[in-house]
Amino acid sequence: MSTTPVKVAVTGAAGQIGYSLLFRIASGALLGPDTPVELRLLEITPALKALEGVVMELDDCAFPTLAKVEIGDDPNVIFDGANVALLIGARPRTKGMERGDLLEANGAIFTVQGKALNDHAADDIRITVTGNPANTNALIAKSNAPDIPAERFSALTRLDHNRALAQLAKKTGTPVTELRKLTIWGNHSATQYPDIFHAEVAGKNAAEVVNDQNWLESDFIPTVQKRGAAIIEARGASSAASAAAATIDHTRDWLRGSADGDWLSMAVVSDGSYDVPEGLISSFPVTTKDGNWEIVQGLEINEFSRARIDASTTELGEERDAVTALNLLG
Ligand SMILES: NC(=O)c1ccc[n+]([C@@H]2O[C@H](COP(=O)([O-])OP(=O)(O)OC[C@H]3O[C@@H](n4cnc5c(N)ncnc54)[C@H](O)[C@@H]3O)[C@@H](O)[C@H]2O)c1
Ligand SMILES: O=C(O)C[C@H](O)C(=O)O
Repeated sequence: MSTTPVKVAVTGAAGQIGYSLLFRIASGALLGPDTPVELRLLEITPALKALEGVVMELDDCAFPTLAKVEIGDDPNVIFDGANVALLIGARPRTKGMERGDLLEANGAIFTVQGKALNDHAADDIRITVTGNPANTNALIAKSNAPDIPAERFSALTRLDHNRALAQLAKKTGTPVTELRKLTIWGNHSATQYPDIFHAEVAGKNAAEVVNDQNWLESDFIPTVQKRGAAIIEARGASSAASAAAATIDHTRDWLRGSADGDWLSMAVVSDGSYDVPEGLISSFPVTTKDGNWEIVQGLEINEFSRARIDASTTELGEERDAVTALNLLG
């Protein structure tokens, strides 16, 4: 085992997602079994007592990879020296809300945290935003952290990607291990576009294998787009264990690399690829290696896909305008 622990900061650590996430990170699911981890956990002051209880449980697991745990309510302290930051702490939506309704309530959190990351995180920091509305919160954090390279900020669309894989596996009667090259485009919202036109099912083109436009339009796409709301409706609370699993998948694959012959969906800063306006944090097909990502280039986008990508990136532009008006961009 190497000796220097990797410092992983987690915000909203006493929340629902935190309760699933921390134990998996501590057990090596993020960085592997040979890398010690120091957890640096941020909460608001009233939640610190509950967080102490979670830390007692972490202690009681005696995880060999857990080197140290620090908790606190000051991002300037908790982000000090952080190599990885998982920004989860934010209010979840409740029944009847869209994620964009949280912009005003949650946006301000990400100005403060962006500045604190800028001033205190380690030079190799990688940031994953899970708290909603995730894409625009990542944009806010990025714009308040001018010294951190823009490509170090990302937002989570891996949960949508995993949901789409599960739906495609069910439809085609194929294990998820046989599925490749699925893409979530755009915003982590009801406008996101899960794209199977380049995906493969056991090496064959997924759209051709499915060969069912009605299922694609009336079942697959809306099911993935509205899955978060369906879970809130059924559970009375937003997804937590699956969101924690996706946060780990996203960040692990970013740090440790995507599989050969496949790609991932990550919301990252647009360089104008696929006509997504430059500067928006939008979901793309990406490959990753050693903590860097690259947008997959050269995919042919048909008319059906074009309209849906445009609808979602238009929404992202509107969210950017809204947070600009709220003075949240640095
Ligand atoms: N991107 C995704 O795929 C995805 C999936 C599921 C949930 N989410 C979002 O993740 C967020 C967290 O969900 P949850 O179910 O864990 O919610 P939760 O309410 O159970 O926990 C959120 C925690 O964040 C803390 N918090 C609030 N403000 C904070 C701040 N300024 N600094 C640090 N901590 C702060 C709260 O005290 C609370 O403990 C929500 O915004 C939810 O919508 C995103
Ligand atoms: O839908 C939500 O509000 C929670 C989360 O973003 C999800 O997709 O499950």
